[in-house]
Amino acid sequence: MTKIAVTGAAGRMGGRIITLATESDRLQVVGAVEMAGHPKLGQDAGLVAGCGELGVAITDSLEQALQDADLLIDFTFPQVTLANAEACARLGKGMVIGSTGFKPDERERLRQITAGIPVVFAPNMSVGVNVCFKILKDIAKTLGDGFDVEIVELHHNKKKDAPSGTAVRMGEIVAEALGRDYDRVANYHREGMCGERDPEEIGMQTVRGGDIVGEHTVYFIGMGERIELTHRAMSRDMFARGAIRAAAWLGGKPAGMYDMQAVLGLD
Ligand SMILES: NC(=O)c1ccc[n+]([C@@H]2O[C@H](COP(=O)([O-])OP(=O)(O)OC[C@H]3O[C@@H](n4cnc5c(N)ncnc54)[C@H](O)[C@@H]3O)[C@@H](O)[C@H]2O)c1
Ligand SMILES: O=C(O)C1=N[C@H](C(=O)O)CCC1
Repeated sequence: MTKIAVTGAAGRMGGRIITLATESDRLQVVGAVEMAGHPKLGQDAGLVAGCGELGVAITDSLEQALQDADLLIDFTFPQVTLANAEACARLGKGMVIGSTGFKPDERERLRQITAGIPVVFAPNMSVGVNVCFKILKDIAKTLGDGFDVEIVELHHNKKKDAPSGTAVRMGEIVAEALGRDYDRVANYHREGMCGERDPEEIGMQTVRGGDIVGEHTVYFIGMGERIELTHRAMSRDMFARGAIRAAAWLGGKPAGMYDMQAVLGLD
C-alpha cells in the first residue's frame, strides 16, 4: 500500500484524485494540502472532495501532510510545485507531478531539485493522450516535411496556462520527429500582415471557454489531403486515474524523472 499526500486538495484535480484514490486498494490518502488562507483548511479532505469522511484534515503545512506519506501527488502551479519539490527532495519523498505551464528554465530547475528522488512528471496522465503521443511520432516521421503542422487545444475558462502542457508536448514530439527545434519553430500568434506560412513552423492555437475539460487536435495539412489526430477528454477522472496509476507504479523505483510513457509501458 502506497501512502500519498495530495496538494491542491480542494482543486478540480485534487478532489478527483482524493476521491478515486479512496477507491484504489493500492493507495491510501494520509495527507491533504491547500494554500495558506484557503477557506477549506481544517476541513476533512474526503468531505471536501465529496467522497465521505477520510479522517484527514486539509492543512497548509506540507511537512505535516508528508509525515506519514511515501509520496506527494501535486497538481497545482509551477511556482508551487517547485517549492513542494524542494520539500520532497529534502524529506526524501517521491512525487507525481501533473502541474503544467512550466517555462523551459523552470523545467530544468525542477529536474535539478528532484535529481535525488523518484518523480513521474507528465503534462497529461490519460492513457488516450499518451497513446496519441506515441502515434504522433510515427505520423510525423512517416509524413516527413511535406505537411504543415498546426496544433489546436481547447480548455475551460478557468485554465491559467496557455498553450496547454499537452499541446506543448505534442509540438515537441512532432518537432523532434522532424528534426526541428520546437522553441524555434513554434508559432503562437498570427495577426495582420504576418506573411506566408514558414513550412517549418508548428502553429499553436488556444481556445478557452465554459467547462471544456480538454481537447487537442494535431493537423498535418498537405496538398489535397490532411490528417487530424484528436483527443477529447470527457471528464477529469482519467487524468486522476493516471496519477493514481503513476503513484502506485513509482513505489520503490530508483531516483529519476519518469513520464507516463514509462508508467504505461509505451516507450
Ligand atoms: N497532468 C495532467 O494530466 C493534468 C490534468 C489536468 C490538469 N492538470 C494541471 O494541473 C494543475 C491544476 O489544475 P486544476 O484544474 O486542478 O486547478 P485548480 O485551480 O482547480 O486547483 C489547483 C489547486 O491548488 C491549490 N494551491 C495553490 N497554491 C497552493 C499551495 N501552495 N499548496 C497547496 N495547494 C495550493 C489551489 O488553491 C487550488 O485548489 C494545472 O497546472 C493543470 O494544467 C494536469
Ligand atoms: O484542465 C487543465 O488545466 C488541463 N491541463 C493539462 C494541460 O495543460 O495539458 C491537461 C489537460 C487538462
